[in-house]
Amino acid sequence: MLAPAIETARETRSAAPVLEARGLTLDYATERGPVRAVDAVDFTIAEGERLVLLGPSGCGKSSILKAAAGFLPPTAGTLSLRGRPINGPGPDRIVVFQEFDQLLPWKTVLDNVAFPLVVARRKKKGEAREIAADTLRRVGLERVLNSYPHTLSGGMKQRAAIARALAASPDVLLMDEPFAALDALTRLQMQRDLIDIARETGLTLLFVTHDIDEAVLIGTRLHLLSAHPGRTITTLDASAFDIRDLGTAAFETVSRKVHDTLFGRTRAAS
Ligand SMILES: Nc1ncnc2c1ncn2[C@@H]1O[C@H](COP(=O)(O)OP(=O)(O)OP(=O)(O)O)[C@@H](O)[C@H]1O
Repeated sequence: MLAPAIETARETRSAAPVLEARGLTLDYATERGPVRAVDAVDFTIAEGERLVLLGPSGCGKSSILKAAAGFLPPTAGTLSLRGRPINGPGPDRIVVFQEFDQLLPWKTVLDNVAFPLVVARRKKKGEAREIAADTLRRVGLERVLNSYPHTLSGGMKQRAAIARALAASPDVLLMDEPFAALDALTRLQMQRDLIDIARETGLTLLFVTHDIDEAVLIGTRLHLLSAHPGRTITTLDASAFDIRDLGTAAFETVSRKVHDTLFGRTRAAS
């Protein structure tokens, strides 16, 4: 049984779903035949929710994100955005990865953020640059608008990548371990900032991590997956936990119980 604190649901399901997976099954074609990455997974993300996919290495978290981005079609089941099946990439979904090289090296930070607004959102250059500058200010990068990516720290590059995604106002932001390559202090700061920005803007987020503490911090809900091939174990409400709860007894209890749920199942499945 999980602690009551994480089971007590702040019901957000009344809002229309932004992203919905029903019986989502994902395979990769390999020389030896299909490899099943994810098996009949169900989840729903409502407007303004932050759903974290959490599970052991190889359980298919990144594959679900790839499918949501439109790069991996379902073998069975459906994955839909605002009720329409996803059948390719689109500007309504933006992905932020863990790699620091997501920015175009020949463009300034400002132009990196403005460029997709011109190309994908058909904004005029001046307006795109205004939106870009505003968003970069929001993530604390006002001092490096005219710098080139190679002059930034890893954390600043991730902030710029997040700003680029936010500026495009996607229906859902897709993040694949975006802070995994950062040092612990920068990571904590970025987690704090992401939560603040999400609250301010009502961001809808699908976030992948294998870090339990990060999942409890970032997620309003956690979707726990079994070991390969990933199947839904359970979905937990984590909206009661905040960055201020980090290190408290309640937080530790929940983290431990999430760990036991994941690894108990992993051992049972193998
Ligand atoms: N291009 C591919 N071709 C064949 N199999 C793949 C491919 N990409 C991933 N897989 C397999 O699909 C399964 C799920 O991989 P995925 O990367 O989605 O897992 P993950 O949960 O994100 O793992 P991690 O936490 O280690 O990043 C794994 O067994 C993996 O080996």
